[in-house]
Amino acid sequence: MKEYSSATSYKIDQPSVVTIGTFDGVHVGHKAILKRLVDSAAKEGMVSVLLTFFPHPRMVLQQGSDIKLINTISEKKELLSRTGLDHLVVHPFTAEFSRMTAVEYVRDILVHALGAKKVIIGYDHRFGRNRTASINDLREFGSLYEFEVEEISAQEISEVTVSSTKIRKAIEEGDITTANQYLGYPFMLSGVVVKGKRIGRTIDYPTANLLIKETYKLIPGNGVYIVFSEINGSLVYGITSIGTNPTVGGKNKTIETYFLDFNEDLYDRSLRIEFIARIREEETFETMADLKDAIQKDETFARNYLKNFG
Ligand SMILES: Cc1cc2nc3c(=O)[nH]c(=O)nc-3n(C[C@H](O)[C@H](O)[C@H](O)COP(=O)(O)O)c2cc1C
Ligand SMILES: Nc1ncnc2c1ncn2[C@@H]1O[C@H](COP(=O)(O)OP(=O)(O)O)[C@@H](O)[C@H]1O
Repeated sequence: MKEYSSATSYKIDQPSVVTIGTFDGVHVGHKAILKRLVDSAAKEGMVSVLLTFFPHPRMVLQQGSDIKLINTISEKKELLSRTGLDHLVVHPFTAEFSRMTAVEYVRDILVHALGAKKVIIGYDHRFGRNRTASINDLREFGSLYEFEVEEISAQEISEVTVSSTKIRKAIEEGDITTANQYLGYPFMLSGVVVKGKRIGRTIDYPTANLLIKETYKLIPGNGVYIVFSEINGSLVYGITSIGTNPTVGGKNKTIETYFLDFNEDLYDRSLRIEFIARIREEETFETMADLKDAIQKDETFARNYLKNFG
């Protein structure tokens, strides 16, 4: 899969099948649509193109919008690269871009820049300034500019929407099992390991504190989870605490992972943790000894879980 940072930097002079959308989560429902795109392109001897926008239109159009997404843009790129898609165009969504009329958008972006000969699109897709144009308008533009429009049914769109809603809700509630089932892969957090309060090591549970720079990334609800990471090419399991660490008087939400059977400096390293299951809620303990006992129990729980399901 090749990536382009705007429609104008896409310079492939070949007829294409194009799909447009956010595809947040790249979940099972999205994959069915992407398979259709890729299969259709292969059948017609064309290239497959996904046109997506970044930042998310709502981040740009609704000032102060607190939209949270299942994937960061780089996670999405990686997930999409596994689908067989030929070209991913991440077009910058700006206030100026949002003011393009429907005809300008279709002519300049879809037809001239991307070479669309076929557009596969949801029955309810809307586009152009103030989202005034519909799939019927797109069909009319199609006869003018010689591309075909293939509609994704209401049922398929509703499956996609239901999945996205369920995944978001499940992640917020810490229900990783449900989220992973709809995603078709383990939910992940990616960031850099930063210094914390250095308390972890004093109770023999050093924790790598993950800083996620993308403030729009959806973070699972507070609690303790079983996770895994790839560190130096090896699979390492861990237990992650997400929360404010009330026992040590913390205020900010942190994401801290103790890796099992591991002892290495991780500061400043890029790290991705992938979620397997939830163990428990975050609690406030009376003493550090009680906290340490609880973490020991979490560790035992995780080791048993991994022995049975790993
Ligand atoms: C598996 C695990 C479970 C944890 N559970 C809780 C908890 O329930 N309540 C809490 O206040 N802190 C909990 N903590 C967080 C500790 O308070 C925190 O890791 C410790 O303060 C170390 O912080 P530091 O990395 O800044 O040194 C947990 C940490 C781990 C690794
Ligand atoms: N098994 C391990 N799991 C997590 N971090 C570890 C482990 N072993 C060593 N470390 C290192 O210890 C650091 C965490 O120690 P800790 O005392 O919790 O300090 P901090 O408060 O700065 O996170 C990690 O960032 C990592 O560099």
